[in-house]
Formats: sequence, structure tokens, C-alpha cells
Amino acid sequence: MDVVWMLPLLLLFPLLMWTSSTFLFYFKKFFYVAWMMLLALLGIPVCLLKSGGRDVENMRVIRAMVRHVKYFFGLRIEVSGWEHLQTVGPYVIISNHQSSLDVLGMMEILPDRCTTIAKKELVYAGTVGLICWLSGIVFINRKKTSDAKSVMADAAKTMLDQQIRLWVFPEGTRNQNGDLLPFKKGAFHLAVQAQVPIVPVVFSSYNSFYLRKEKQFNSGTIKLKILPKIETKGMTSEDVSSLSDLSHSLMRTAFLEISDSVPQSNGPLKH
Ligand SMILES: CCCCC/C=C\C/C=C\CCCCCCCC(=O)SCCNC(=O)CCNC(=O)[C@H](O)C(C)(C)COP(=O)(O)OP(=O)(O)OC[C@H]1O[C@@H](n2cnc3c(N)ncnc32)[C@H](O)[C@@H]1OP(=O)(O)O
Ligand SMILES: CCCCCCCC/C=C\CCCCCCCC(=O)OC[C@@H](O)COP(=O)(O)O
Repeated sequence: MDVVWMLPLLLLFPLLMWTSSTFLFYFKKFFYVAWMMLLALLGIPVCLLKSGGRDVENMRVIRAMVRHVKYFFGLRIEVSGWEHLQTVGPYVIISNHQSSLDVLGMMEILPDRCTTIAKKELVYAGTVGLICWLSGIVFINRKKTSDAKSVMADAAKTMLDQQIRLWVFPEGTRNQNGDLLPFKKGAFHLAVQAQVPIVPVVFSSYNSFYLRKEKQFNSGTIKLKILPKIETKGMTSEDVSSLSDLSHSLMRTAFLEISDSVPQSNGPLKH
């Protein structure tokens, strides 16, 4: 073929490749949300029949229904430190938060009678919002600290009265910058108020298979490391800052240890 004709084709090829991976990114994201919405639609009547309303036991329904979703996206989830979840009674789980894909890892290890603290906007997410409400998810208004504090103080009492575990994302928002954000204090006040242990859980970086800004969503492995519990018995609000710093330091070390060295989104090589 004439080289003049080959040139535009050669230029077009990378464009087509780029377009197809971007297309795949949006397709997979759309499928993820649509599938979760459908699962929630099917799960809602199961929850209502099982518990008759809002009840943390409904988390078992979500856990059972979500576990297969990882296979659609070629994701492997490797868990270490299972023994640290064998704690009797209530505790607070804290973990880093990179994406809504975290739900897949959560549902691999979610202990019984464990629900989550989430931003209040999630309750309006259609069928997903409704099943979250039915499963006892505690919704907070992040823009009104005083409201969030009082909801979390109530949650501390409920944890003890009803023997519930709570999963909190102390970064307070999704973050994929290749490191952990500084921690907000709510999770630590919660654990100290209820005098229950904290179990840190670390998700490895998704940057090797999922990059939001670059529109990449490939298959890959998520490593989940459950760290030993941190006791809070005898602590007061004075200890919250040091408790938060200790947790952050332990989790950051584990995060860097289990995450692959990969180019970070919009940044240099890390780790
Ligand atoms: C079958 C199909 C199913 C389909 C569906 C599938 C899945 C659905 C099921 C499950 C999904 C669950 C997944 C949900 C994920 C949702 C994740 C999120 O939404 S993350 C965002 C929400 N979470 C959080 O924000 C928690 C972390 N944030 C905090 O804890 C914050 O501290 C805060 C309470 C919100 C307050 O925020 P602020 O910005 O004001 O932060 P500070 O921490 O700096 O606090 C200021 C000040 O207040 C003191 N403080 C904080 N909290 C308390 C408290 N509880 N009691 C007393 N005092 C408190 C803090 O110490 C600061 O004071 P000081 O500076 O003097 O120390
Ligand atoms: C206003 C709508 C709120 C989000 C709705 C998303 C629709 C979800 C539908 C299906 C996805 C599967 C279930 C995922 C549930 C997890 C939701 C989530 O991860 O929310 C993001 C929140 O942690 C932090 O948000 P910000 O990055 O601080 O903002």
C-alpha cells in the first residue's frame, strides 16, 4: 500500500485504541452502577421479607448478592489478616476509600452485624439508596459538622445497645492520589465514646488497574490487609488526635507495602 495512505491509518490506530479503552471505561462504569441498581431492586423485597424494615441484618443480603460482581471486571481480591476480625462484640472498622469499587472488597470481609457511615447524598441513589437505608447505614451531613457529630454520638450508643459494628472511611471522601489523605476525627471519637476497639483495614492502591482521570479500567488484584485491633478502653477525647495519628501511620505503612509501584495518576513514580 502507498505510504501516503498508510500514514493516516498509522495516526488513526492509536486514536482508535484510545477511544476503545475510554469506551470500555465508561461501559464498565455504567454496567457497574446499573448492575448494582438491579441487584438492589431484587434485594429490597428480600430485605423487607427477612426483617420487615430497617435492620443491620439486611447487610447479609447485600454481602451475599454483591460477591460475584468482581468476576465481571476480572478483579481478584486477596485478603490477609482474617484473624484480626475475630473480635467479639462491637468495634469500629476504618479503611481507606478510593472508589465505589471499594464495596467489592468490603463485601468480601464484612463481619456480621456491621454497617457503614456514609454521606447523606447516598440515600438518594435510587434502589441502592433504599437498600443502604434498609441495611442500617448511618447517613451524615459532612457539610454540617455539628449534625454529623450528634448522629455519630447516637451511633456510639446504638453500637453498644444493639451490638453493632460500624465501618467508617476516615479520609471522609474518595481518594486515589497514591497515598492516604489526613484522617478526619469522627471515627476515633466514635470508638472512644463507645470504648470499643478500632480494626484498621487497608485496600491496596487501585492505580495499577483503575485510573479515573485517565479513563482506565482493566482487570487486576485488590489486596486487603486487616491490621491488629487498637484498643481504646480508658481513652478520652484528649486521646483522639494521637489515636488518629497512630492509625494513619500504621495504615499508611501497610498501604505502601501492599501497593504495586506504578505511575501515579498525574504524578511521578511513587513508592
Ligand atoms: C444488593 C445490591 C446492593 C447494591 C448496593 C451495594 C452496596 C451498598 C452497600 C454498602 C455500601 C456502603 C458503602 C458506602 C460508602 C460511603 C462512603 C462515604 O460516604 S465516605 C463520606 C462519609 N463519611 C465520612 O465522612 C466519615 C469520616 N468523616 C468524619 O468522621 C468527620 O470527622 C465528620 C464527623 C464528618 C466531621 O467532619 P469535619 O470536616 O468537620 O472534620 P474534623 O474531623 O476535622 O472535625 C472537626 C472537629 O470536630 C471534632 N469531631 C469530629 N467528630 C466528632 C465527634 N463524633 N464527636 C466529637 N467531636 C468530633 C474533631 O475532633 C474536630 O475538632 P478538633 O479540631 O478540636 O479536634
Ligand atoms: C448523589 C449520589 C451519591 C453517589 C451515588 C452513586 C450511585 C451508586 C450506585 C451504584 C454503585 C454501587 C454502590 C456503591 C456505593 C458506594 C458509594 C460511594 O462510594 O460514594 C462515594 C462516597 O463514598 C464519597 O463520595 P465523595 O467522593 O466524597 O463525593
